[in-house]
Amino acid sequence: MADGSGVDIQEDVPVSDFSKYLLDRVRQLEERNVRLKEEYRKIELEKKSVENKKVQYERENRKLTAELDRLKTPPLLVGTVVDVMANNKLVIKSSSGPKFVVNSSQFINSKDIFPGAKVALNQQSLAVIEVLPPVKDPMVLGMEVIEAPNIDYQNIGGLEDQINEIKETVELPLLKPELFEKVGIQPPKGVLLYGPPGTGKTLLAKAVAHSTKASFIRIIGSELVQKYIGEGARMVRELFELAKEKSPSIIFIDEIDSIGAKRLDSITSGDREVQRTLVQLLAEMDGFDPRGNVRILAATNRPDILDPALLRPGRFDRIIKVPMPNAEARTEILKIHARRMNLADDVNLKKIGQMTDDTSGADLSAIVMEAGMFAIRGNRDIVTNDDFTQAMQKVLGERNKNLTEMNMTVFA
Ligand SMILES: Nc1ncnc2c1ncn2[C@@H]1O[C@H](COP(=O)(O)OP(=O)(O)OP(=O)(O)O)[C@@H](O)[C@H]1O
Repeated sequence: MADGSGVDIQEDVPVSDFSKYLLDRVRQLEERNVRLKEEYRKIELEKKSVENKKVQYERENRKLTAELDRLKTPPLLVGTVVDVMANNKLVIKSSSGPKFVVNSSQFINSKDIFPGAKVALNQQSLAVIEVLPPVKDPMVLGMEVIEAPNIDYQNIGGLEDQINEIKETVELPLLKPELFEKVGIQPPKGVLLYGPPGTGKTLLAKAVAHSTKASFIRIIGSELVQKYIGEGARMVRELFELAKEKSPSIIFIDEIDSIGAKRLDSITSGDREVQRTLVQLLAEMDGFDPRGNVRILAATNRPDILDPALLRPGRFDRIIKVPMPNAEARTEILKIHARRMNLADDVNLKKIGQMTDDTSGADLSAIVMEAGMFAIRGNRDIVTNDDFTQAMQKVLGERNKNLTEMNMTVFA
């Protein structure tokens, strides 16, 4: 007879065998219990997996429905915010030209709306539906971005004092911010490098980016206002955003005098554009945390024409002079650029360094390169003193037209 558990009950068994029978029966029931538990566990697992799938399909369904709705909506117009007014009202410049006062959706975060922001507008009401992401392609923005450039301090001739100052003002706050915290001082916000063209200002900025493993982001002041007319302020904003995204990073604003010259009263539209760009730069610097991991460097050949607002504390408050190299530095620069060259015995870089008064690092580097070219033209892999003499004449031109005579004296 069956008892519903799947186990047969044996009747008419002798009493002596009864306990054995009961033990067997208990064992059978225990085994069955284990099997049922295992089945229960499997079914529970299956249930969970089905529930997960259900959630997944529901999510997919929501996504597809939203995508369908999005595709069904009419296209939006692109505009630029010109001014932000009260009560969610904005002045917008549409891409076709005219300006409009429009409403903005209450779901848009007011922080995302500022003059210059690109927005999508409803075709009929021109209400702002969404804020478009900023264009962050550095190429589009005309920025040079190098992740940890491969220039180190060893590539810089002379400039020991400048390197030390850069280490203290730019490198230390990036590598050991806690030092400033402990002492209770703010690191300088911005560092301005000034000096004649080709003296190594960009090299210094690249070298500090290298030593801190930071991204190097370079933007050229004159391009900001000439190449991207009307976009200067937006570019400055996006430069700082990009720097935050790529942090640790070094922002290097070359030719800052193009946007940071003293503000004059003459107001042409070009001046206004430059002023807007400068105002944006000042605003970015003011809102910038000097203890963060973005450092700002700028360079100019004309510190005398800079707007004093730029040099106020909390802006470019550390100024480093990068002078023309002296004879010793010139020799070092020549050695750096000629270190992979096969030099003939008659080449004396120290003497070349001494005779190239008033010559920048860039010109010295060009002299070395030209000397190499003269050797190549002469079908040689050894660079001679004569190659250097010709290279100096070529690079330094008229200024040193009597170099050959001097050379005869110096190398005699
Ligand atoms: N001190 C230096 N040591 C080694 N090379 C140098 C030095 N100064 C300049 N050079 C050489 O000159 C080139 C140009 O230098 P760099 O771009 O740093 O000058 P800069 O001061 O930024 O010039 P600019 O004001 O024109 O932007 C460098 O790539 C390097 O080859």
